[in-house]
Amino acid sequence: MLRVAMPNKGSLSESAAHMLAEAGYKRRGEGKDLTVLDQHNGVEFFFLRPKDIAIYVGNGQLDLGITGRDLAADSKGDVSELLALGFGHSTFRYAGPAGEGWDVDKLAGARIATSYPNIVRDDLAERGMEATVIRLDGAVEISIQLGVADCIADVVGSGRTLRAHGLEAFGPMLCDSEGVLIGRRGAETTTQMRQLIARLQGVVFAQQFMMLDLDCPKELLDTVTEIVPGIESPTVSPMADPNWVAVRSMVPRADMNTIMDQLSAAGAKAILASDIRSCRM
Ligand SMILES: Nc1ncnc2c1ncn2[C@@H]1O[C@H](COP(=O)(O)OP(=O)(O)OP(=O)(O)O)[C@@H](O)[C@H]1O
Ligand SMILES: O=P(O)(O)OC[C@H]1O[C@H](OP(=O)(O)OP(=O)(O)O)[C@H](O)[C@@H]1O
Ligand SMILES: [Mg+2]
Repeated sequence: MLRVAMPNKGSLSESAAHMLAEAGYKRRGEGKDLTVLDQHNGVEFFFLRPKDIAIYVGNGQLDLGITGRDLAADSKGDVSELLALGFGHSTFRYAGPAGEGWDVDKLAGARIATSYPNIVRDDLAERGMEATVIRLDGAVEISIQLGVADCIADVVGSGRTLRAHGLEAFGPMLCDSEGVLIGRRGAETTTQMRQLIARLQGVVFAQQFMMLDLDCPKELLDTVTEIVPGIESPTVSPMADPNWVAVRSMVPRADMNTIMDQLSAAGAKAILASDIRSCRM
């Protein structure tokens, strides 16, 4: 039985649960169950605090886990990243009261509040600087006005929380994070693990691409193929009208509208975009 750790709450939990369900695994019920047995797929899921997941996986009690790249780094768990999952994007930044000319090279001696002390300590060590790292569990942005810290290092999503507290980020990001699937560093990848990774990869891939269908006059086919080259090459099918063909191709979701504009301008008709639920490439 494969043992997999899932975030039980927080920013990553809903997306992680959704992704596993899309990949065909059993969902946790409405309650607060800490384990779910998916007999059909031979997997037992453990719902744990996202912060703890890399510890369990790094110690080998659990085979795989979904957590944040920043949380895994801060935990110092002995894990490696098997797959980036494309949700829960955030950056991890230093921030201080706006307009005070903050500079990462002048952090020596500062009091820095954070929920991710190891990421901060590692960064300071790399810069050869000594500062006081104050570990807080959350609501870090308020610590400056309460006099506990001079500046902070925290997760930045939209940036709304920083702005609301009169803070500005400074210096390069310490971590560019998203939800990730992790395994124990150096562990053998079993057939069961490979299957779960492939299924998740299929969902990640499906979320990043869309399927595009269109009709075009035969003489436009070269132009259309250049616009939608697909992964291998587009599927071209005959239509009842011998002068026309139907084309089917996968395109990156982020470029969808630009591509549709280009196809339309080139003379393609009946351009349809649809979601892909899952795939194996
Ligand atoms: N806007 C965001 N705020 C906080 N974490 C975010 C955000 N966007 C993505 N994340 C990611 O979610 C993970 C943090 O999740 P975690 O559950 O520990 O904290 P949380 O979402 O702040 O929940 P809580 O602190 O209420 O338990 C990190 O990997 C972080 O990068
Ligand atoms: O850039 P934003 O989109 O505003 O998001 C970032 C904020 O969200 C998180 O806090 P959360 O709400 O989880 O509270 P916490 O600090 O208690 O963890 C994080 O710690 C930041 O404070
Ligand atoms: Mg939080």
